Amino acid sequence: DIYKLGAQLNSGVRTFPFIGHSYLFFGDNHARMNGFQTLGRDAISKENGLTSMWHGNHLFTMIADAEAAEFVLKTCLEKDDIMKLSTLFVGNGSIFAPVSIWRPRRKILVPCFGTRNLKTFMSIFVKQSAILVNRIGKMAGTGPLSAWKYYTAYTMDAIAESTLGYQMGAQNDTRHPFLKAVEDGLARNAERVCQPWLHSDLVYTNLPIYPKLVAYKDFMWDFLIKAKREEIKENDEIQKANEERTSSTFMESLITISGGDGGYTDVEIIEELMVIMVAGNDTSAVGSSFVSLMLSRYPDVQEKVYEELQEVFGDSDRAATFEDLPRLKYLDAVIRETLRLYPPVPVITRKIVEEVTLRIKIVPGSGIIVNIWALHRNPRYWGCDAEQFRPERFLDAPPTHPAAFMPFSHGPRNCVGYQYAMTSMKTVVSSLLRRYKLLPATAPNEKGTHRPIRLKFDLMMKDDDDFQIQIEARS
Ligand code: HEM
Repeated sequence: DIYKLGAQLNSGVRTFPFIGHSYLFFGDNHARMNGFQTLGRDAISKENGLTSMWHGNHLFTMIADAEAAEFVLKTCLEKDDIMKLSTLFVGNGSIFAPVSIWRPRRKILVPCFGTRNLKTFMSIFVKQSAILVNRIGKMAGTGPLSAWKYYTAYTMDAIAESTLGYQMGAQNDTRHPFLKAVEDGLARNAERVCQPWLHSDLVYTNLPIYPKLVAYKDFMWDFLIKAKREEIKENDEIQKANEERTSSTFMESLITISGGDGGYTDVEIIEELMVIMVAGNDTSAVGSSFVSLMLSRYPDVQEKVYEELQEVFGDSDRAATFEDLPRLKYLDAVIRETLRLYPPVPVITRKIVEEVTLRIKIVPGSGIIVNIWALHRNPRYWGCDAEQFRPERFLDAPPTHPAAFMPFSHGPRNCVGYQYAMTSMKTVVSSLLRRYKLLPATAPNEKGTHRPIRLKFDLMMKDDDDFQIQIEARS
């Protein structure tokens, strides 16, 4: 049945015996993103928006169609077995867990991200944004810099403080070991996921990279356990002093909502904290970095954002509030348009447990890859200017299908941190733009076009050139 499905999907991209399409993922992280793009374009070219991806002998149906993606993401909740490989690095937290574990944990995660908590996190975003603006401002007029380096330290500090109440200080020391463990660990993990010959534990545990990855995981785990102990100590002291707390970290919310002492075990709490720290750090940093790259390349768009900021803040240097953010409608459209063309999570997976029909029968034993990168560029939903950066499209009309725009995925297993991420990105980008102009790292050619962005895939999609921009002070 699997081979029949493979034939029906009728890939336009060459396969080879034994390795299937895996040769597309040979080489570096840039080659891997290229592989997903090649297959994604093939899916777009098909009338049903589907194609095959043979990963060794495992068949995935790749989807670049919103209707098919919506159906699958609402009916198939189990992640493909390939994602289990990541548990070595991030443990058994909800993001990759089987449905039986994920469902009750999701019920506890959702209220942790409620508006009340978000509002209290706003003060963290504002404080950390001011540090970023101050740091990056020192580089004004000095030539190209990596926006990524600044944003990843900002998001790490913001997520550490909102998750644990811990002042990580990554913005003062960008080589913080936790940041290195997340970055390097994710990249090594992506190498394994993309190369089927590394899937076997027997092979992988004998490679020199294995102890390194385990060391990263152990370091992160120990760090979180230590943070938890400190927190509990702090809580005891607070109880003793009979003081009332004004804000709640993710850790406190997880402990309280799961039922206090009788709720989550230590291991369960650490697993969920690990998921929040890993899922919430790089993703938002990638989002803000792509937004900055786009603004540096589209000065007209940047001016419009600046005008909107002037309308809301005038010349005052007061900090942004939670209530200001809904007024930044054009900035919202710019972020959405950036996440459309450059979704930080470009592909997601599901496992077919029971047969589903997407015009053709998708059989158990196969997997699904929703190619968000391709779906977001499918002209059927985005028109013939799908490849163009045009934020106005989000102001003119809503997307033509509820699942045509899904950087945060879709359905019951979508991103629980969606509002947290949007709030954090809007705060930091608006804080920077109020003071500084973003310029491209290199001038465009005589036709006004910039060199194409080289993408890479390390489970997230990033700019291979480290998001280079320049900064200029606004007078
Ligand atoms: C631009 C920023 C972000 C993007 C593009 C993003 C994207 C995603 C995507 C695509 C998924 C779903 C994967 C799937 O369907 O298989 C996901 C899940 C998740 N995200 Fe995000 N995310 C972002 C920010 C955040 C932040 C800031 C947090 C936490 C503070 C977070 C926490 C999570 C969690 C916990 C899940 C797992 C949800 C579940 O399985 O029920 N994300 N994210």
